[in-house]
Amino acid sequence: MTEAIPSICVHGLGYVGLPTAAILANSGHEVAGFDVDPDHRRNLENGDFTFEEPDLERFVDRAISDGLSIASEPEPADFHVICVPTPYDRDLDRTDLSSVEAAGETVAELLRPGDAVILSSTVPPGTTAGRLRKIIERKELSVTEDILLGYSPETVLPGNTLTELRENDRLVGTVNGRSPDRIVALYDAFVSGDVRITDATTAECVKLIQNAYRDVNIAFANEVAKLAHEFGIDSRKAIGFANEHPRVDILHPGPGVGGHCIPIDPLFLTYDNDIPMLIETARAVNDGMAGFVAELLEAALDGVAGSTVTVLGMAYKGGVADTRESPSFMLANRLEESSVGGVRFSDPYVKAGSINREVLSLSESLEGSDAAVIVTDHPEYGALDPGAFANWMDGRVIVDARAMLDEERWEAAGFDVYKV
Ligand SMILES: NC(=O)c1ccc[n+]([C@@H]2O[C@H](COP(=O)([O-])OP(=O)(O)OC[C@H]3O[C@@H](n4cnc5c(N)ncnc54)[C@H](O)[C@@H]3O)[C@@H](O)[C@H]2O)c1
Ligand SMILES: CC(=O)N[C@@H]1[C@@H](OP(=O)(O)OP(=O)(O)OC[C@H]2O[C@@H](n3ccc(=O)[nH]c3=O)[C@H](O)[C@@H]2O)O[C@H](CO)[C@@H](O)[C@@H]1O
Repeated sequence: MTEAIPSICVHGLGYVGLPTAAILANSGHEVAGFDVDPDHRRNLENGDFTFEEPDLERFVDRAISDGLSIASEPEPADFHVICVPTPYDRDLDRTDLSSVEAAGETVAELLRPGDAVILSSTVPPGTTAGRLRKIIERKELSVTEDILLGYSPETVLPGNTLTELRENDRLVGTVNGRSPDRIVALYDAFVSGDVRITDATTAECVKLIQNAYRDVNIAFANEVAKLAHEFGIDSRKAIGFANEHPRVDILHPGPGVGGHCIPIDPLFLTYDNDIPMLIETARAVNDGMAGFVAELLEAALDGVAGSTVTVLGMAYKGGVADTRESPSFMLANRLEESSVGGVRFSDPYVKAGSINREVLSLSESLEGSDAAVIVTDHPEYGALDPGAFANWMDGRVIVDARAMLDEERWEAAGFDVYKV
């Protein structure tokens, strides 16, 4: 007897849910993708979408012709996978779980005995076993007997989503000691890494400590950069020598930490704590880097009031078009507080209209500018030409927050180069 192919309903078709739904469909499952946003659903249905993520457009196209349906209503299914947003509410100082709760309410209405629910959104530890379980059990079905409830974090790196979706190890945690075998089998269909098992709260915590770990390590590199500035030495050279030690591996300093996850997720761990925490200090160090870059600029220009500054890069990191929580805007805000004359932006990846700031070409952004700051480590910036900059710019100040430039070459062309 051949086993029936399980049906899956994915709730939330964003950066995480859409590739997840697509890869499940491409691996032979019958998948309904539901998103509460009707415009987003319509765009997906009409094939009217552009993703900045490499290959995702083609991949989703193929999934739609292979069995991924964009559902106008959520559907009953053997598996419900929840990939909805979990932003941090800075006013209330806690994670906003309203979308997880709303998706949970929807799923609870559809559940039949024997179904499984997997939360994949990043959440504070205890959410699956606590709030989500309560919602799921409202309709008289029990997580001990009837419904398999689990948590599986998503760890894909933006810019490399499709590869990491397949190749990263995956962690699956269940509630109430239930066997995760059915959930493991679902992921085994497309994951080439190991699928590891634990309880739901541990799995939630693992996701958060991975990102907090990276944040703390980047903060250490940023602290080294500030110390190196005090000592009048080159932080990158010092870090390079330090990393020759077999047990030292310091990351790269920069203008701060951006993106959808690393500046946010550590807060999910610390918000309820009164004791001083390294994780909070690291957040403050990384958020302070935009101020450090602004101070370099102020010192170089003898005050930024009235000056025109060009910010090179709007994306939060090199090689992507994602501008969420980008240090570029933290820097611009900081300069605006110091009465800068104007801040202009350019980025080879970010499309005009995709963001509520003007995106200029490189030459437009530099024309008549007093100073330029490299904020994003786009690979293209390593090949910038000082001769062209000298023609476009009025001033000769470059702050290279990502150490992209050949300092000697730029200094020979008459520029003052300041590095983080
Ligand atoms: N973006 C990443 O790289 C990444 C990586 C790992 C984990 N995460 C986590 O994954 C979760 C989703 O993040 P994302 O980047 O995909 O968010 P996103 O904003 O790109 O997409 C979320 C989608 O969910 C939809 N939605 C909201 N409420 C819904 C509901 N009740 N039912 C159905 N759809 C609903 C929204 O309309 C939106 O299209 C978050 O918890 C995030 O922290 C994100
Ligand atoms: C633990 C981990 O790896 N998690 C990843 C992370 O993805 P990400 O794209 O946000 O991660 P990064 O590439 O680290 O970038 C973050 C920011 O830090 C800056 N940076 C980086 C290195 C450095 O040495 N110096 C720096 O200054 C960089 O420029 C950028 O602004 O979160 C995703 C969602 O949870 C995860 O899924 C994904 O696995």
